[in-house]
Amino acid sequence: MSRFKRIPTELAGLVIVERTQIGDERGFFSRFFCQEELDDFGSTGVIAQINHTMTGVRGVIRGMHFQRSPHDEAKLVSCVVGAIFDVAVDMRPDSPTYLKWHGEVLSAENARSMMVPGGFAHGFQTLTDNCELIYLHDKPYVGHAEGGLNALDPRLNIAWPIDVTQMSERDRNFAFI
Ligand SMILES: Cc1cn([C@H]2C[C@H](O)[C@@H](COP(=O)(O)OP(=O)(O)O[C@H]3O[C@H](C)C(=O)[C@H](O)[C@H]3O)O2)c(=O)[nH]c1=O
Repeated sequence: MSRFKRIPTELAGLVIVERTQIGDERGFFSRFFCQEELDDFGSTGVIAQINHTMTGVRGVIRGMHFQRSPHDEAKLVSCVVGAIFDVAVDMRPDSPTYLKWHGEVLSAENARSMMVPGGFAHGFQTLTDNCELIYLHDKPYVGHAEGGLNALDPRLNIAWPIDVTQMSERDRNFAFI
């Protein structure tokens, strides 16, 4: 029995992964990651780094971040507490969906993750207070290779679902395209 349901999106390579929860009277058991089943996880297929973030307030935007090649990592993004509107922007210059974005609600309740390949910028808006995210990366963090798009750039026209409450100074200062 597959422990994951894969839901393709309109951006080639960007996939939603829904975890199967095996429930009983105590609660549920779910497999969070499986190299065998998610064998196309990024170019390297391995987990190089796992990150955990907490964002306290509803309406916060983090992103849109990416790492430049050759550090352009794939990341499996999961919201394990609360709910977020998760967004990836296609930055592959030859892609027919270049600069197009896909948004998806990820939550502890819907057990959905977003598999973001290299070549995409990623960000999210919190829909609840106290959102916690777990990221699985197939390449390590390389600070000097980091770049960003402005989450409020009219060229991207991302339809953030609620009023923005907070952004880091760095995120606010990313240049428009
Ligand atoms: C990404 C990263 C950051 N850091 C350090 C750098 C800063 O001193 C501190 C906070 O970093 P930042 O403000 O970039 O954190 P976020 O805004 O949550 O960034 C993340 O959020 C967006 C939505 C993402 O998709 C990326 O996973 C990541 O860029 O952690 C590390 O030490 N390791 C890391 O892998």
